[in-house]
Amino acid sequence: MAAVTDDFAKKCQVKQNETLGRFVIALGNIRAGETLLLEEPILVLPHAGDRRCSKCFKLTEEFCRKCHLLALCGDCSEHDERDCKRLSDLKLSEEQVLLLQEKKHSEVQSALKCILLREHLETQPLYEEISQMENQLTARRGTDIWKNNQEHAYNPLEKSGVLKQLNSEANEDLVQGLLGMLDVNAFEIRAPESGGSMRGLYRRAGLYPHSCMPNLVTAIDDERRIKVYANRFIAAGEILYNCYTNILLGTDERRHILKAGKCFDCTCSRCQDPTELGTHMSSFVCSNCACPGGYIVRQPETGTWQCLMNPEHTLKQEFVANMLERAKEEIFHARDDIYRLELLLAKLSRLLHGNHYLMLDLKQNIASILRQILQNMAHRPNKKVYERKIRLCQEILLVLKVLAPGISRLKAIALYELANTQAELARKLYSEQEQSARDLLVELDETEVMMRESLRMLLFEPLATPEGQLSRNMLRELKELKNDIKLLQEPNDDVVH
Ligand SMILES: C[S@@+](CC[C@H](N)C(=O)[O-])C[C@H]1O[C@@H](n2cnc3c(N)ncnc32)[C@H](O)[C@@H]1O
Repeated sequence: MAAVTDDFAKKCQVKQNETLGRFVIALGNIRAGETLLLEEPILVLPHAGDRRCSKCFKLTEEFCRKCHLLALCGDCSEHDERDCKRLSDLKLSEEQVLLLQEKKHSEVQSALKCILLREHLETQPLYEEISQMENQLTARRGTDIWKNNQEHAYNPLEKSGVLKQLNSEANEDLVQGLLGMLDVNAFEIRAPESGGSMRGLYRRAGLYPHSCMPNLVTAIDDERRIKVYANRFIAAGEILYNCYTNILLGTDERRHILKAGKCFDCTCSRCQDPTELGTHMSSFVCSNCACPGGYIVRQPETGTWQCLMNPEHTLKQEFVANMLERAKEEIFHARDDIYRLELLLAKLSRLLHGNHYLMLDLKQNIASILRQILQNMAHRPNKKVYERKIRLCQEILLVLKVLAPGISRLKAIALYELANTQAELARKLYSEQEQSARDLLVELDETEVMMRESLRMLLFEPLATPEGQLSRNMLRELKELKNDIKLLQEPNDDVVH
């Protein structure tokens, strides 16, 4: 059963208006880092197209041998007893079972799990709550996703007779509404296999509206518990915003994801600003302008791509779309190949602003390959490798400082990467006698400041997350760093005095 901390009731108030539907405001002032909500999921479900064990959530093609309808892997012997009994009591024929078990009808599982909440006294209040969640039924009607859900969830449930057996009043809108509610409200959570993901539905966490400049951070731990905390000071009465997309995407991409998945147009300050708060994350270089600042941006009111220096210099939307598509394809093909990625970065820098989201994507890819090279001492990386990674981390951080001015996981990790690489380089140069003890001390002092700043942000993350673990490792690294600094200070004091 979903457990909710009292914090939500004490610190948040649910309101409603025409634009946002239900939303949440701060009841009183909230400190940066303060927890607003800790809750367990009501439901954990696979993404559409996947089938996962109802007990351990591993991918599986097997079903429970008793109820025959809910997935259960070979390693698990039972799932929710009440659901199993309710479905077993339907006494389904082999034909009904085979239809509902078809691989392509994977969304049957998610729809059934929502419908089953209504079947037990203890979970009926949860069913009432999920029925009130936004499902965007009108906006989704007739869309491809609607047709897909019709074919792979509603039709098999209806044709098999199971839908009416469970709820005589159930119809197309009920099934579509439940699946829409999941798309609009569920959070992406880590799946048991490395790199995999699935969906978690929470009672309260989905109530926070979206902004591309949020004042909240959400973190989901290995137990799938969600923690929501403030990323900055929030004054009483302010709307509490979560971010439903990746902040390192350009405005068109973020808005497209929000429109397609959550059916609304974001009107936040970043979406309204063609320069994206001066970061230029979607800007093109104006080839007609020799002057610096000759960047072509998309004007939100007209949708036209115009140069900031000379509005007569424009790009056609079709050219922009094609160019970005081609660049994405090239990035995809260059993945894991650092030379191709570097070449592509140089080539695209003639067309795109250095902070364009595709350039940042390339920079992140390159930095991640450099991290692997630096971790493997057998590669004997030279000074240039360290310097390149430092430069890339600095460039990424500059953008993150604007987009996520408060507590931010992404910023903390980029800062850690920068600090770590800078310290490693300083140590290498010192051991190769290219740098004095005094220079090493200056570098390590600077590294300590960055590490502390990164740690201050990561300590708000739940322990049972990769970031929470990183913060614990950082505590150890910081201790070692302080020891090194202390050791260096002793002989240095002699030199100084
Ligand atoms: C996860 S739900 C949030 C809770 C929802 N408002 C409710 O009443 O249940 C997401 C939905 O809230 C609305 N919403 C959230 N943020 C919004 C925003 N910035 N602008 C407009 N609508 C927003 C949209 O209808 C969206 O589909």
